[in-house]
Amino acid sequence: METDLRLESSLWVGNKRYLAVLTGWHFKWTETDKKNRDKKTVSVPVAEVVGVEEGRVEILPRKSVEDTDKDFTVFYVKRSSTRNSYGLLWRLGRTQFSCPSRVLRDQWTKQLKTAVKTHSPLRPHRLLVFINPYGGKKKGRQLYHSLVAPLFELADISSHVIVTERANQARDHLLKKDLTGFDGVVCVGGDGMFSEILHGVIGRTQQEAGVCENNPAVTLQPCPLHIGIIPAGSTDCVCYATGGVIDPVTSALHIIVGDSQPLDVCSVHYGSGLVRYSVSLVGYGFYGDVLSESEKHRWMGPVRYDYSGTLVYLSNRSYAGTVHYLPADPLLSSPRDKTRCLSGCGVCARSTERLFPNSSDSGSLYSSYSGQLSTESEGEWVTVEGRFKCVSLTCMSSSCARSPLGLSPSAHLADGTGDLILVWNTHPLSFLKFLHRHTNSQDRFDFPFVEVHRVKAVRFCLAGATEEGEHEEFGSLSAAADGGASGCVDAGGRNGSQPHLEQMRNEEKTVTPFMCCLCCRKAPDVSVWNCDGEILPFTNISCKIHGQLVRLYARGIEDIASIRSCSQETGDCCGT
Ligand SMILES: Nc1ncnc2c1ncn2[C@@H]1O[C@H](COP(=O)(O)OP(=O)(O)OP(=O)(O)O)[C@@H](O)[C@H]1O
Repeated sequence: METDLRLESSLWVGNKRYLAVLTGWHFKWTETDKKNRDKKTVSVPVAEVVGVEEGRVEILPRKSVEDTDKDFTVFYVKRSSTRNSYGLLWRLGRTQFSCPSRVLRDQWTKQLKTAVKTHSPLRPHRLLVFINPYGGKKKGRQLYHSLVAPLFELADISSHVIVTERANQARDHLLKKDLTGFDGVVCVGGDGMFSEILHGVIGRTQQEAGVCENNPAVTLQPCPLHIGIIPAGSTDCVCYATGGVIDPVTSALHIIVGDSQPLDVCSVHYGSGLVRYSVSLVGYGFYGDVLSESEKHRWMGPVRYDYSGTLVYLSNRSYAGTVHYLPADPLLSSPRDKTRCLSGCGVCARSTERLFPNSSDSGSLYSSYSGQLSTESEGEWVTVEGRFKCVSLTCMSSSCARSPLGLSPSAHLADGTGDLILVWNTHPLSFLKFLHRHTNSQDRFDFPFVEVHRVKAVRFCLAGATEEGEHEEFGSLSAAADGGASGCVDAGGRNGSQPHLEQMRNEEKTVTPFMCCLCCRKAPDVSVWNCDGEILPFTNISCKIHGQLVRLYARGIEDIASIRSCSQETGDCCGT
């Protein structure tokens, strides 16, 4: 869409003269006094302009304004790569322009501001910010106020900040309080804090839509509130896996420009109740044991995961169980197709059309999804029974700084599927090789004892449990497609994100044997489920992937090669 927002004039940057042009999607400036081959053009997409200010302005490390008549300052996104991360860092670029007259200066600032509004309709105006002051290195509050708040102010975003005083405060606020006027929710914290906000946002949306979250067969309503993640935890896996970097300034800039990355969410159920939502890992066996062991050594800090991982590995456990899974369409994609889900991913884009077939512009207006969700045919369940080192389900690559390609490198963020990884019982050294491949780029699935399947749903039960019993417990996914949603949310607005856990826990206690400690040598028969870093109190669970249930202020991992080929040159940078 080309608009008539065109403006062209000579401008000065320092003591050099430039020809500046604003045309539709781009603002460009080219040095005019140079010979043709030396001329450099700086081109900034209007959608990546962060702010336009009159005068000579600086924002970071602190704000300073020189209020001159003929000057204006443009702030925009500037990219740089980093050795430690997979994606690109975003920094605040800044160029100060001087005009021959005040009239022209006012014309430039007005046109640029209008262009930004026209080309970035999803930019937030009002945000609800939750800061966990105890996440990670306990620097969330300081980091928000020094690095993020000045950028929000520059971009004219007003924010209501809540520093949490207890766990689950953010979730409860989102479930119960008035959220009118907020465009999005910002999480300053780690994966645990993100999970709280995820539960709050999903729960609130279902409450308002009258949809029951407990029934695994029900189609959940996509959430209109975007979630932004300012990483301030100890692992920040969700931030890394959705953007390729863990960096507060990068995250803040993605929020400001109104990026919108849909994300699949897995709902985990026990019997007729919702247990939790997950976006990264639902893992039984090794990953469950490591989490359970590490909980006993919290005092060690992050080192507890290495310590517990070593202990659990040495205990060489495996667990019997039956896994049922509903395969996704193999013609669409495969976990072994060696592709990566990058910004603008084609597989995810085609999935949007498949998941929301009646939406004319599914990428823009969430509310237009209402009642237009596709009812795909269920397909045939597959059953696998045996002894496993681990059973893992992930709806994203689950990459993190320690495992840059993650659990499933070709998993997609928003294709409505998850990857089920079955690691059969094997020799400890072979299992060690499998684990080691998560730290490098070798194919972690290229082992005879590893299977990976792209799936839409999974059920797990302990060895010996009957299929009939299970069907009674989980029901059929299709059974409630026509009526499962009705009457499940009571008038008091009970949120399904706090399911009947107590009651279900008591039921489950009768089947979950005592988890032995590692030193007592008797290997336990049953492991626990690790659901995004939380231990689940149930073993026989069912999981369903909900395609594009939430949206993040993110744009996926930018492909460094394709960004370089655009040869974006930028002006001076005032990033941190
Ligand atoms: N004020 C608070 N006091 C205690 N716990 C809190 C508070 N606010 C949030 N929490 C809880 O703290 C838990 C951990 O927080 P968070 O995820 O931010 O940090 P982390 O555990 O260091 O990082 P990561 O999850 O990335 O490893 C979350 O589950 C959240 O519910």
